[in-house]
Amino acid sequence: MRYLTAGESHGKQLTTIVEGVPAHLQLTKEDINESLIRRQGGHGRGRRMKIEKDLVEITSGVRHGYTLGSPISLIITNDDFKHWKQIMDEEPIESDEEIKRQISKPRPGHADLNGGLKYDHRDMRNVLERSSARETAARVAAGAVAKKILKEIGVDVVGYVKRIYDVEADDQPSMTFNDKVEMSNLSPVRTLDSTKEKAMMDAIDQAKKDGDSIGGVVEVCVEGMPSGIGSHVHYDRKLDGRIAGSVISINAFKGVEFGIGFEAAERRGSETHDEIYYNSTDGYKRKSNRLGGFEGGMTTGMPIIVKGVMKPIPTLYKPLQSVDIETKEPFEASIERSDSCAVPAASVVMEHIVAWEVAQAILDQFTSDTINQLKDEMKRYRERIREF
Ligand SMILES: Cc1cc2nc3c(=O)[nH]c(=O)nc-3n(C[C@H](O)[C@H](O)[C@H](O)COP(=O)(O)O)c2cc1C
Ligand SMILES: C=C(O[C@@H]1CC(C(=O)O)=C[C@@H](OP(=O)(O)O)[C@H]1O)C(=O)O
Repeated sequence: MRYLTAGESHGKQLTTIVEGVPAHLQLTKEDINESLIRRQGGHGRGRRMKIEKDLVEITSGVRHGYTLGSPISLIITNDDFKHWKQIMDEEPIESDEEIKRQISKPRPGHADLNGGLKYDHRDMRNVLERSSARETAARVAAGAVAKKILKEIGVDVVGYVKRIYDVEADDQPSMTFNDKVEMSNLSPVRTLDSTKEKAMMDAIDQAKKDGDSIGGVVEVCVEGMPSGIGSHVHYDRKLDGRIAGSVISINAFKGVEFGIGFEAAERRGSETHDEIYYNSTDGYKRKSNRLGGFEGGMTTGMPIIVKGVMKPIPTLYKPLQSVDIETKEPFEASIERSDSCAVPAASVVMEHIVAWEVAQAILDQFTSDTINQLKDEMKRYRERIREF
C-alpha cells in the first residue's frame, strides 16, 4: 500500500491517492471526515481553521460503500482559495502588482530559504505553499483509510497530547486504552485532569499574548498488534524505523522515542528489557513494556507506544530576525495570522501517520487483495504464533 499527496496550502484543493487498499473494505466519506474534523480542533489554532471546513470527496476507488481494490482518490477543498485566487493562479503573471506581492523575506524555522535556494525560487511563496502543514490534512485522510483496515483485524490506534510546554498530562500506569481514546477527543485540549487542561490552555494563551508560540509532546498507542510485524532482515523493513522516519516527517516534529526512549541511557539493562513469559491462552507475553512494543524492528505483541516532540510554531507575532534576499538587508518578519500552538491538532496527525505505517507493514506481510483474505491470514498467523 502506498500514497501520494498533492496540493498547495492556498491552492484549490488537496489530493491524496491511496493505492493497494484491499477490495471489499467498507469505506465511506464519514469515516474520513471524522478524522479530518478532529485534526482541525484544539486550542491555539489561528484564524485559518475558522475558514476551512475539511470534508472529503471520494472520487475513485470506492463504489456503493466498498473499496474496489483500485486506487482511491480523496479530495479536500481549500475554502480559503477564494481569497487567494489571484495569488495562486496557474496563469502567467501579468501585472507589476503581482510581482510586488512576491515573497523575498524567508521566515526562520520554515522551509522558505532552503527551498528557495534549492529550487531557485526567488518568490518563496512557491516553497511555503507546499511546505505548509496544510498538507497534513491529506495525510490524515490516507491514515483514516489505514485505520479502517486496522479496525477489521482488531488493531486500534489513538493519539493524544502528552505535554504542552511545561504542563505534562497525567501519566497514570492504570490508564486504559479507553482513557487514551477519551484524551484524543480534543475539546479543545483533553487530558484526564481538568486542572491540567486549564494549565495547558493558559500556557497557550500566555504564549499568544506574548507574541510567542509553544510546542509539546504527542503520544500514540497501537493496541492489538501480534508479535513479528516488521522485519529484522533489512534496515528499511524495520517497522520502528519506518514509524520514526514518518513521525519526523510531520511538520515541526523534531524527535521521536519508543517506550522509555531516551531514559534508557540512564538505566541498567535489568531495568530496561521486557521479560518473556508464556501461557497457552495468550501465547508469549511480556511482564513490562518499557521498549514500547519493539525488538529487532518487529512488534513484540505489546502495545506500540511512541512519542513525538513538536517544536514551537516558527511564525511569531514577536518577529525573528532574517534577511531580505532582494536587498540582502536584515528585517524583522511580521505576520498576519498563525497558530500559536498546534500540538493538539498534531496528535491527530501523528495518530494517522503511525496508523498508516502499521497498516502498510501488515499489508506487506500478508496476502491482502481482499479484506477477507487479510482477515483470514491474520487469524491463522495469530493462532500459529500462540502455539509456537
Ligand atoms: C498541524 C500543524 C499546524 C501548523 N501550523 C503552523 C502555523 O500556523 N504557523 C507556522 O509558522 N507553522 C505551523 N506549523 C509548523 C510548520 O509547518 C513547520 O514548522 C514548517 O513547515 C517547517 O518544517 P520543520 O519545522 O519540520 O522544519 C504547523 C505544523 C503542524 C503539524
Ligand atoms: C492550514 C493549516 O495549517 C496552516 C499551517 C501553517 C504552516 O505554516 O504550516 C500555517 C497556517 O496557515 P495560514 O498561513 O494559511 O494561516 C496554518 O493555518 C491546516 O492545518 O489545515
